[in-house]
Amino acid sequence: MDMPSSAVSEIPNATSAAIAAHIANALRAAIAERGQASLAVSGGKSPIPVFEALRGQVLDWSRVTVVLVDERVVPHGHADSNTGLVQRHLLQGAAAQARFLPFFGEITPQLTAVVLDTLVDDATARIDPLPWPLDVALLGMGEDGHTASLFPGAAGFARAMATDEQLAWVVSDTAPHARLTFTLHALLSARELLLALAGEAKYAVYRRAREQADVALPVSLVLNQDRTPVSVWLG
Ligand SMILES: O=C(O)[C@H](O)[C@@H](O)[C@H](O)[C@H](O)COP(=O)(O)O
Repeated sequence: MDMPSSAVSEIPNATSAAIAAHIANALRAAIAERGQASLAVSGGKSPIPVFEALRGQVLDWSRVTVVLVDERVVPHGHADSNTGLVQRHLLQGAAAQARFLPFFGEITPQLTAVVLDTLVDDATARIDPLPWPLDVALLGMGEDGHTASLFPGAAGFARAMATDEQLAWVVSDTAPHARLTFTLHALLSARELLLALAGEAKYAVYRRAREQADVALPVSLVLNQDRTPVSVWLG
């Protein structure tokens, strides 16, 4: 199946070690060129072996800023927190020297929808001062074609896909937790995107998403664009 030309390159039989090595090289290059590097990462299960391979990479972690592309609206100590995931699996050993900017500060379990909007301001206040564009962003994909927390049809989704005036938005009716996510605009403003996925179900969705941009498959808007180089690592 010939795919439309775009900024996408595919790496078949990808290993977590290979993904981690690629990210580390990009961070080293950014540090060499600009004296600092920034990395945005996803949550979920797939990135865990990549985080564990990446933290062992030799680079000047004190010059690296790590942020999340999305977060579940739960306290950082909650099992579903992406902040906790990154702290447990990536920010260990030498990588603990990296500057980590959680998506938002500590929150109480009594968070309400009214407060959610203030989290967007909190997230933007933390992330916007970053030296944009981010150097590298590691994305995953769900079997519904979502990436980051851009969930088709969820409240806040349309705005997160359309806006170019801010970086983060609330996708508030995703179960079991509300979420905050980078907007599509923020994702595409990275210098380089890596999309890592594995399994037949995800391959099938990925192939469909490569065919054309379709907002019902948010990952397709990452794949069918010629603004940001995307490497797809097929595990
Ligand atoms: O916070 C999250 O859950 C991620 O940012 C999300 O976009 C993830 O990448 C996909 O849901 C795939 O998750 P798995 O890697 O667990 O399949």
